[in-house]
Amino acid sequence: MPIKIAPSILSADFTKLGEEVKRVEAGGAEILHIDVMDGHFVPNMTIGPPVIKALRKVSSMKFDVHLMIERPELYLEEFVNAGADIITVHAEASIHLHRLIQQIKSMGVKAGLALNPATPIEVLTYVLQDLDMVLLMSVNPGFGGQQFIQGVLPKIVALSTIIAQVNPGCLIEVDGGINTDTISLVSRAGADIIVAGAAVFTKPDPVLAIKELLAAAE
Ligand SMILES: O=C(CO)[C@H](O)[C@H](O)COP(=O)(O)O
Repeated sequence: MPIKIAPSILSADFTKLGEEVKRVEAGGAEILHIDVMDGHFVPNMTIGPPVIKALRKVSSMKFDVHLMIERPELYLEEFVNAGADIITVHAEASIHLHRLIQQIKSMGVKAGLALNPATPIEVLTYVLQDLDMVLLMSVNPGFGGQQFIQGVLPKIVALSTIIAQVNPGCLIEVDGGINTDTISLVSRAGADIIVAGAAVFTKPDPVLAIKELLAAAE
């Protein structure tokens, strides 16, 4: 599968969010990355189900909802009802990961598991076969526009080897610090979906920015 860019609305202009989303969709983006932060799991707060529900009315992109929240199990149904297609929870946010992943899948959406930069991939050992996606953070979560952490590259390589053996359908998404310099590193390491926030939405032409990222990835 050719790599895909998932624009992250974290860096979009929130005063005209609907237009920003429609613009990248018209430009060919298929996946929209939506960062949900609760001020507890990460030191920042963003948006929740009502905003996702509003965006669902103006977009048919796949909504890739990244929950950077504590107790995600309490809110899954709300995010599904709001229009999420993929729900990604953090391995560090739950002591009942297996149950949480089954809960997501039972609601008819795809299940992703996110790992912070310092979290080893061994945490995936007994759940990888159940996942549709693993999200490897390449910054410490909480903010857009941070610098890419190079140390995540061997982690992507190692995970792609394991995925090929255990669950070849499972996608690797990489998130944080992606720009035209770092994207080729991540793509060569084995990422399938690459999240880009600042590198898309702070540019004068976000659609052109996505095209430039894709070109740089090759
Ligand atoms: O999850 C995130 C932050 O926690 C964002 O999706 C990520 O940081 C993307 O932003 P940028 O591309 O600007 O680094």
